[in-house]
Order: sequence, then C-alpha cells, then structure tokens
Amino acid sequence: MAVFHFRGKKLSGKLRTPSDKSISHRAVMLGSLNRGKTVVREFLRSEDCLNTLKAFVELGAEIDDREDEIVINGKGKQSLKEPFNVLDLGNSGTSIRLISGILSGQPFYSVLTGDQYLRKRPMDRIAVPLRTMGAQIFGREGGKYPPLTIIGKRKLKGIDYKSPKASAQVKSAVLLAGLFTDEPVSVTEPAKSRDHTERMLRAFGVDVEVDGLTVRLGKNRELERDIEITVPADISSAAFFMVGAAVTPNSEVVLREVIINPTRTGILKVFERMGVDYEVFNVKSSSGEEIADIRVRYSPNIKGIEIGGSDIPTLIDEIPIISLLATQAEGETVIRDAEELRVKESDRIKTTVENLRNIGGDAEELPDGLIVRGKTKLKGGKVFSHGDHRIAMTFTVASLITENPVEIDDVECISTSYPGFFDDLKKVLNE
Ligand SMILES: O=C(O)C1=C[C@@H](OP(=O)(O)O)[C@@H](O)[C@H](O)C1
Ligand SMILES: C=C(OP(=O)(O)O)C(=O)O
Repeated sequence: MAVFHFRGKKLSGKLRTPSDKSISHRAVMLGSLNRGKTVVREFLRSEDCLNTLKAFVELGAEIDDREDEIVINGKGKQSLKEPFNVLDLGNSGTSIRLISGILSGQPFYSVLTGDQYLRKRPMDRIAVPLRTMGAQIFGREGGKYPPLTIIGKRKLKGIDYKSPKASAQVKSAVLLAGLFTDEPVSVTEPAKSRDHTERMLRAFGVDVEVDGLTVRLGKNRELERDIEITVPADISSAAFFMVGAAVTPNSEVVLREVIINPTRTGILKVFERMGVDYEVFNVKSSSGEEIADIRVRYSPNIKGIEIGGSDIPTLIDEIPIISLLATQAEGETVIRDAEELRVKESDRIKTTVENLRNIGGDAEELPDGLIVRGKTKLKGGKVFSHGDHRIAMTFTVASLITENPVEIDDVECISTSYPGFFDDLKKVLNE
C-alpha cells in the first residue's frame, strides 16, 4: 500500500517522459524480422517492452542490448526458431497479440502466456483472423484466453479483414501475419486506430497502402534495411503530468519530445474543447513520427464535454486521467463508445468510476463509457488499482488536489509502462 498527499504543491518544470510503449514494442519486433541492422535508441525499458525483448531473444533473434541502444542483427523474417520455453508476456496485451501475428507465419510450436490480468484478456479478436489465414491457435475456453498455443506455417493465406473493432493490436496482428503470404492482405477498421505498424513497416521497406480506413499490404513484404529508430516520448505517459498541471493551482509544465501522431493526440482535442490552457511547439520529425514540446498551465475554468465516436481510439489509454480532469470541469463530461475499456488491464470503466467515487468524485458507469459530474472538491480515500498501471498513476495525480491523502493498494504495476514515474513526479513537484 502507498499513501500520497501532494496538496499545496504545484507541478513546474520540464520533463522528457519515457519513450513510447507502442513504438518500442514494434521496433524490436520488426527489427527481429529485418534482414539488416536495426539500432533502437531511447527504447522504453518498462516491463511490457522488456517482455517483448525477452521473447525475441527466446525466439533466437540476435539482439545486443547495449544499455544506451539496442542493436538487432536481423537475419530475415524466416530466421526465428522454435522457443525452448513458454513465452511469458507479463501484463502486455500489445506483446501477446502482435507476436501472435508473427508466430502465425513461423512453422513451429509456441506457447504464449502472461500474468493473471493478461490471461483474462480476450484473444479471439486476433485468433479468428489468424486462423482464417491458416494458423492453428488454441487457448483456454475454446481458444479465447491465454495461455495460447500457436502452430504457424511458412505460407499463410491472404485475407481482407473487416475488423469489428478499431484496434491497433488486431490490425497489427493481421498485417504482421500478412508478411508471410504473397496473397492480398487488407484490414479495414470502423475508425482509425494508431498507425505505428504501418509507418514502421514502410520505413523497413515494406509496401503499405492506406486508403481511408483500409490498410493494404503491397507487393514487397520483405524487411531489408539498415535502420536507426529513435523512440519519441509517449503521450500516454506525458498525459499524467499534462492533466496534473491543468488541475493544480500555479502549475506549468513542459513535456518534451512527445509524439504528436494524430492517431494518438485525442487528449489535445479534449483539452481544446474543455478549455485547458496548453500549447504545442518545437514541432519536429523523428524516425517517421512528428514530435513536439507540450506546455500545460493550470486551467481553473474548464467545462465538461461529450467524448465519443472516432475520437475514442485516439485517446483510449488516456480515459482514466481525462476522467480525473473532468471532476474539475464545470458540468457533465460524458464518454461513450469506449466499451473497449472493459477489456484492458482492468475493466477501466468500472475501476475509474469506483475509485473516483472512493475519493469523493461524482461518476457513473455507462455500458460503453462513463459520466463525470463536476466540479467537485475531491476528499481523498482508498483506491484499488486492480493491478492497472494507468489507474495507479491517475489516482497518484489525484492526490495533488484531494483534501486528505489517497491510499493506493498497489502501485508496483506502474512499472508496466512508466518505471520512473515517481522520480519524474519528484522532479516537477515544487512548493
Ligand atoms: O497497438 C498498440 O500498441 C496499442 C493499442 C491499443 O490497444 P487496442 O488495439 O486493443 O485498442 C492501446 O490500448 C494499447 O495500450 C497499445
Ligand atoms: C492497454 C494498454 O496496454 P496493453 O494492451 O499493451 O496491455 C495500456 O498500456 O494502457
């Protein structure tokens, strides 16, 4: 258990929050399929990404971890070997789902598992299209839950997959499996999810066409480049300090080198509409992604808004911290079309609402989202993170404005995505 109470302090200063989790995973995965040298700088050393790294070492990729950079001497997409052991992906949905796509194209047997939370997350969303492409995938409860067993094939079948969900993990699993066939492969989603896989595949030389909500693999499906990737700061991690500054009197923070890919910046649109005082500057391009510095100042006069539709995938991981922001907005904030939150590390609709109420917030569950009514003076109290890093960070930030301390049962889960969270908090927490 951890107890926090930062009321009376402000957030000020500059931070380079940790590197992007989605891009770090993909850099190791694609680097391991590459025929060429991949150098990854600013790799995120969080538990999730280290689990991806370990899995590819287990799969025989030649990975030299030099602390300041990771060098992968890739031998091509057919060079992976049957793993001697079960691949344990810990807490990481991105790892297990994207790796399943890659293993579908490997002619060997592998078993993938994870922690108690990952083993409850649905895998049929990827197993269904990957089986259509020719992979054999087994799992608990009729093939739905990990541990998963995958027996892949060197040559898969093509697919034109109409994904029922706007999920980058589903889209990426199919595209990665699509590297192991010459037949047509496309994925169409109901709304655009993060597009890091498409961008990075292109950077490695693969032909990828994007036509509205459809992504199609073209003729060349070989990764054959010597490449250097510098991973930008993760907006999903920066978001905790952005909102922390917006709700705490006298605060002003600058988050540096944050990814501003439009499939990730829904939170900035929310800031705009709520009236948060923020600014995006120093826009640059880095390894095929745009990055920028983001300044956020204390914003006492924000208002509630409705959030839904195609904006949801662009801010999906930020909904717990946006809900905290909404407690300080005048009027109602209604979040809809976010039923995906129910199958994240925790049921984030339930755990966000339950914990907001525990600290004195006015929040209500909807089947596909939540309603938060503001503006409330938060009291503080007991919070249960349910092993969910984003819930633990959201309610640590809440303690900047609660009257009494916030007690959180488990904050160790934060190392899933942000191992240096408390050190960074110390850096910008000032009198
Ligand atoms: O592809 C990715 O890197 C991710 C996609 C999202 O999940 P879904 O694809 O399940 O929506 C997101 O919530 C997760 O944190 C990372
Ligand atoms: C949902 C998340 O990650 P994953 O699906 O990779 O576990 C997250 O980081 O909030």
